[in-house]
This record gives sequence, C-alpha cells and structure tokens, in this order.
Amino acid sequence: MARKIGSRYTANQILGRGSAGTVWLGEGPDGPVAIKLLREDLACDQELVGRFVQERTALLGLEHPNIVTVRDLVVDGNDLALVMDLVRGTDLRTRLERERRLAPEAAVAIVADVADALAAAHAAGVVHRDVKPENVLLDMQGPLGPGGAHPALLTDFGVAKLIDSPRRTRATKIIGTPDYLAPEIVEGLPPRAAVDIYALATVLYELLAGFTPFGGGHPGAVLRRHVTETVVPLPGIPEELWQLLVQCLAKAPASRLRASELAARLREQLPMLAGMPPLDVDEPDLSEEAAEESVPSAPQDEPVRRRGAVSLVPGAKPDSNRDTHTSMRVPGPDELAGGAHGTARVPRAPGTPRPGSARHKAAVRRRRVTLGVAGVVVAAVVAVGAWLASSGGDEDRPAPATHSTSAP
Ligand SMILES: Nc1ncnc2c1ncn2[C@@H]1O[C@H](COP(=O)(O)OP(=O)(O)OP(=O)(O)O)[C@@H](O)[C@H]1O
Repeated sequence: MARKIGSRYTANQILGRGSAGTVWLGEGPDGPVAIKLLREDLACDQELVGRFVQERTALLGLEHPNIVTVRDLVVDGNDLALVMDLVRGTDLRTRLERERRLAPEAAVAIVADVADALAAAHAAGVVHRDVKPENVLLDMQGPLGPGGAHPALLTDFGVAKLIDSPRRTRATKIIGTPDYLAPEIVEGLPPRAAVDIYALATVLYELLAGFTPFGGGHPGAVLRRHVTETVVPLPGIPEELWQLLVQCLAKAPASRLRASELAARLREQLPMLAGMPPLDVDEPDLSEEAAEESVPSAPQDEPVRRRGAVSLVPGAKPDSNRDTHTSMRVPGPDELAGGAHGTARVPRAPGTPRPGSARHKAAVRRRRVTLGVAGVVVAAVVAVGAWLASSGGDEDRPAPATHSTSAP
C-alpha cells in the first residue's frame, strides 16, 4: 500500500479524497506529513505542472498558526504532490454534519481563526478562492478555545488557482463551490481578497443555521441568488453578529470587512456569546420549483443536487462523496436578473415540517381531514341560510346561491 513520492517522502495510508486528488498520511525526513497527490490527469497536464512550479514560492511562503503549511511541492514522473503539515483531527464539514449546527460561540471562534489565516494570506498577496468547511481542519491536539472549539486551520491554499488555468476554464467559466461564490465572481470579475470574506461569512451563516444562505437546487439558481437576493435573517441571532454577517455578505466587495478587522470584531463578540445554545432554526423550505429552477443555459447534463456541485475540472469525477466544485459558464445579465419571484430560502419556523417529509405528509393529511369537515359545516350553514332566506318571504331579494365548498 505504501508508495514513494519523490525521493524524500513515503505515502502510507489514505486520509481522504477530494476532487483534485487523494490525501495520504505520509512520512518525510522530518516526521509525519500529509501528502496531497493530485489526480493523474492533472499531473499529466504540462501547463498545470508549469503553474505548480511557478506558484511554489507563494505556496511555500505562507506560514501562520491557522494555515496548514505546505512544506514541499513534488513533481516526479507522473506524480504531482503537495506535502503539508499533518493536522490530527477532522475537517469542519465532518463536524457540521455530525452536529448539524454549532453553538454561536464555537462557530465564531472557528471563523475568527480562519479570518486570521486569511489576513496573513491576503497580506502576502494570496487569495484562497475556495473557503468552505471542507477546507477548514480542526486540530484536535491543539488547546481548547472559546466554546470548546479546537484551533481551526485553513488548507488548500492556491489549489483553486493552480487548477484554474486559462485553458481549463477559459475567461467565461467559473471555478469554485457554488454555495460560497461571491457575486462578483458570478459576474465574471477577477477574484480579489473580498471573495474570501464573502465565502467565510457564508461558512459562518452555515455553522449557525445548518444551511448556506443561497444554496439549494441547481448550481445555476445558486449563482443567480448570490447576485440578486438578500440574505434572510436567522431567528434568535444576536443583532451585532447579524450586522457583521450582513456586512460581509454585501454584494459590493468594497463594503465587506477586511480579514483582520473581521477577526477582531468576531473575537469582541465572544464573551456575550458564551453559553448560548445553537440557534433554533429549522431547515428551510425549498420548493420544487426552486429546486428545478436553473439558469437557462447551464449545462443540461448536470443533475440537480441538494448542494449544487460538479467536479472541479470538466470531466473529472470526484471520488469523495461530497459535492464540491462547479465549473460553468458565467450567466448573462438577463439570466442574472432572474424571474419575478425570489428563491432565497426562508428559514422555516421551528417545528414546521420540511415538504415531502413524513411529518409534512401527515400534516397535509390532517389538513385535508380538517378541510373536509369544515366543508361539510360550511355547506350545512349555507343550506340553512338559503332555506331561512327563502322561507323569510323577502320577495325583492334574489335567492342566495346554494353552493357548497368541498375540501380537496
Ligand atoms: N493536512 C492535512 N492533515 C490531515 N488531513 C488532511 C489534510 N489535508 C486534507 N486532509 C483530509 O483529507 C481529506 C481530503 O482532502 P482534500 O483537500 O483532498 O478534499 P476536500 O477539500 O474535501 O475536497 P476538494 O479538494 O474537492 O475541495 C479531507 O477529509 C481532509 O480532512
């Protein structure tokens, strides 16, 4: 099972898989490492290998306690690998799937760590471009912070940029994960630091709510919502925290906070969030129309998925079962203008069942029975009224129509 990577590293055991490759637990001259071995078709791409080498200095230069440091880049035959610090723990997606929603204190502490990581990267001129829970690792061996949160480290720096070569994506294509894409990317502008802030605010919303503000349904619909819809408030969220989220989810990149300011403002709020339970927000209604809605020219062969995503690179099949990236055409202005009705998901009131669920079907059946009984009562009242009117002898008044409303 073990395999040599270059002359200095051995990959021993698979830790996980993503759309760009497989991450291995490995051994290097200085001890254990994580080795991200890029997919063979990427490794065979000469242009990508060139960029890989070009990006070397920027990638290797990023050192910060909240960044998973890239120690080495290996180009060896058909192998293209990033050698990283090994983080013993889990990723934030796994934690979120397990807990569904995080207590605000823990969520804010984790996001503040990631904001610190972004502040360091942005200061070095590096934009991450793919901030999402999958790329935040929680170091279970690190000290416990506010809300019992372990230190959070941002990983996968530069990978989106490496793969986003002009030939692979062309000027009109978008690379990224639909739920976290800033509106200016959807509109075809070059990604600057503010796209990371938007993505991180989306992650914070997701940690608090259990769902992203504009996700759900076809990737085309998700992209359009980023541009046209406003974020729906979360019930019970402290006002100051909400204002921070709204500011960082602003459509105009210049209105968003910078990473260092975001980290500081989040940390200021930690004391007042101490002990607060997770927000009581239920999964939002996602009508079938919204789920089926699509930007008209989006690729027809892409299936509609709960978390809109296709592979990072056209033709690639991620071997992880998580949906991650999309690569699709930048929608035109007409498509972005969208229909008359918004599709942003409104959080359901706590206790309201999700459409299609067993609870929802039972509620529909109960409503039908209630309506049926009500229909019979209405019919009886109308009939009695008609009888009274006709027997009342008022000759000038037309006899009331006697129709009954029956339940469906
Ligand atoms: N430095 C690391 N130390 C320990 N585990 C890691 C490290 N980097 C990645 N992993 C684990 O390897 C798995 C795959 O990571 P990878 O970055 O390839 O995929 P991803 O981010 O989930 O998806 P994608 O590449 O499609 O964005 C993840 O589950 C992650 O927890």
